[in-house]
Amino acid sequence: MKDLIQSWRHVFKLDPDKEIGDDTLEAVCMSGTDAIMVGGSTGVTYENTVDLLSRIRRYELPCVQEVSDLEAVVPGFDLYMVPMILNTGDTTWIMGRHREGIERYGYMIPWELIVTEGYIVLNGEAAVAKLTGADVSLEAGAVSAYAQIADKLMRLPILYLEYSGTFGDMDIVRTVGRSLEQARLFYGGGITNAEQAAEAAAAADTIVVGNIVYDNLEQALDTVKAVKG
Ligand SMILES: CC(C)=CCC/C(C)=C/CC/C(C)=C/CC/C(C)=C/CC/C(C)=C/CC/C(C)=C/CC/C(C)=C/COP(=O)(O)OP(=O)(O)O
Ligand SMILES: O=P(O)(O)OC[C@@H](O)CO
Ligand SMILES: [Mg+2]
Repeated sequence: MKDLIQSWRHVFKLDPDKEIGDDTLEAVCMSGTDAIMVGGSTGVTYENTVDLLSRIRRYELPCVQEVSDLEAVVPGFDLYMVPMILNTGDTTWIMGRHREGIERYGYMIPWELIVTEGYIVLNGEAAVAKLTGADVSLEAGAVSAYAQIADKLMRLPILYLEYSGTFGDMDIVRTVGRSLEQARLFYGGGITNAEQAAEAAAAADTIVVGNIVYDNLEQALDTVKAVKG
């Protein structure tokens, strides 16, 4: 099941804390994207996550939960993506919540469905940067060093460059891409049109498209065509 991610080039990230109509959800799920990731950094609850999962399950594509809050973990997803924030000094977001999760769920954890993401958070304005106290003032060399910790020391399956809310520095994305041996490079942040999607997809293995779904559906759908043809 974990191998599922290896073929993903384009993923939509839907936020349970945001309203999405049935027609928009259908267009997103039938767009040809490789998967839907369900998650957000704030306002995610068990109830709004169950609701969104059950609506996405009308369609056949893979649906994974990106776990941000233990209260909102919902059984029934295809995979559980667990972020570890690499560029924070606050161990809560590296191992703290994770320790709590393992203590709480114990033998119920479906380890065969858990995929760890080494996150590097790079937009200081994003909710996730504020929440986690991420150090966003990093040069390319430092970002690449964090990426190699995830890839070569920790052997994580995913390195996620997170610019949520703004289109990132593609030179940094390319530099990180060259430094990875085995981790799959996910890029997310500020992709709002086909050109940005194509550029990001040339630099990363998988691109994640979020906010534009809620702001401009047509442009969001164009990002799929740009990557998947
Ligand atoms: C029964 C069952 C299925 C159990 C499985 C439970 C499970 C997964 C167990 C494993 C144990 C474990 C390791 C648990 C970890 C739990 C946990 C809460 C970890 C913390 C994760 C973390 C670092 C969260 C911080 C926030 C974050 C990185 C969220 C990810 C999503 C994200 C970056 C959204 C972007 O935010 P957005 O809202 O778009 O931001 P803007 O507002 O700026 O747009
Ligand atoms: O919402 P946007 O800016 O597209 O970012 C996507 C994703 O990386 C958020 O975690
Ligand atoms: Mg968002």
